[in-house]
Amino acid sequence: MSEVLTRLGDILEARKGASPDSSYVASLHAKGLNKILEKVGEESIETIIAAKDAKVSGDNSDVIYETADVWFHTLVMLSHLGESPQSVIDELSRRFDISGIEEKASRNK
Ligand SMILES: N=c1c2ncn([C@@H]3O[C@H](COP(=O)(O)OP(=O)(O)OP(=O)(O)O)[C@@H](O)[C@H]3O)c2ncn1[C@@H]1O[C@H](COP(=O)(O)O)[C@@H](O)[C@H]1O
Repeated sequence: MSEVLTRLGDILEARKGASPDSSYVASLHAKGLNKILEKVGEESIETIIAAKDAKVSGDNSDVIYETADVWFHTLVMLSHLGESPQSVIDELSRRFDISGIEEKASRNK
């Protein structure tokens, strides 16, 4: 999985220098952070709706498609801010063996 994210991160980085006319990612970078965040929000809402629909229909194909759109646009956001997917992979790795309940309790002490 992380190989795909790493490859995608490299593509997103390379697209910073591409023409907005030929690259969707370059067009997002050119429009700026607010447009990228708008897409993250839009795709997140579409994912929530697809999950609700999937619960009723039993068909997960749309929610998988929409989740990929959210992941993709959050990676564009991170790239715009100078971060790579590896930063998120490292953070998730760091959390292995840390119970979410214990972590939350330690924050409230
Ligand atoms: N994974 C993706 C990917 N996922 C989704 N999308 C695009 O994200 C957009 C979001 O869908 P919408 O229906 O919301 O798009 P829209 O209605 O045109 O958007 P708005 O005009 O409303 O902003 C679509 O244009 C999708 O094609 C992606 N575009 C690119 N990639 C990857 O990024 C690489 C670089 O892409 P380019 O920069 O276009 O070369 C590609 O090779 C892929 O690996």
